[in-house]
Amino acid sequence: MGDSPRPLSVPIPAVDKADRSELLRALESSLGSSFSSEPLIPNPNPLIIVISGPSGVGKDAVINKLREAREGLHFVVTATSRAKRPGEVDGRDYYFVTREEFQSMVERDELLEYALVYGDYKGIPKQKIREYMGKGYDIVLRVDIQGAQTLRKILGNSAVFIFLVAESEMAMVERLVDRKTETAESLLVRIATAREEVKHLNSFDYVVVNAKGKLEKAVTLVESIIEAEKAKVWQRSAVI
Ligand SMILES: Nc1ncnc2c1ncn2[C@@H]1O[C@H](COP(=O)(O)OP(=O)(O)OP(=O)(O)O)[C@@H](O)[C@H]1O
Repeated sequence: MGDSPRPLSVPIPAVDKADRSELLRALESSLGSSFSSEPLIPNPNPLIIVISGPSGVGKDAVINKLREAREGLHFVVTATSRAKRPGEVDGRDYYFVTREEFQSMVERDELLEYALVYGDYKGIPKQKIREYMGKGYDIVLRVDIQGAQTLRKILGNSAVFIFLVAESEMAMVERLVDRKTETAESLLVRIATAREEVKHLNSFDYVVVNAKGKLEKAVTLVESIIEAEKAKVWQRSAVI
């Protein structure tokens, strides 16, 4: 019953003969309303993407490539009390602050989460996240596993969590050794920690293998995850 067509108010011209706009007008008139050019679905919500993984797995390498590959992303700069490594730039790689400055940020509730990692403080400033989400940017957070666990508690399913792994334990250790940024002691701590950390995989949404020489592949997969998340009917909706 309800499926019967409405009575035609304007005859619909033959599709192969009619001029396009004439045809559209006739269709609109028959349907009783004009066709809207407004988007059929609203813009997807800004996404918070948490990229984590054991030390040396290639988080920075993946994020640096992602920066080149994709627009509309805001990469949150972590504040840290650790010393700058050669080549690192304040405000780009980290905000390098003193322990006292870090403490004041904690007291002023300026950090989304913070932790003591390998003897140094690391924390995520909230202000820029709010600012960029307001402008419609997707937010990329780079955190260690401890940070990801805390963020999961704070953000729940409102953010997407990606776990980056090397193809094998040997590959991960080699990468860390070849980077030449660690002392023998800190290498030992990082490797022992990494062994434990792989066990936390279950609390993540996606896992991406960053295999030796296959950085591009890992980055492409991260981009695909972002695309898929943007196409979800039920969007995640994060509030910072
Ligand atoms: N797919 C890859 N193939 C080969 N080398 C890689 C790959 N990904 C990263 N690397 C190299 O491995 C080393 C460690 O990577 P990176 O510094 O990005 O790790 P990280 O996860 O950010 O480490 P940390 O948590 O200790 O800061 C770097 O020298 C980087 O260039």
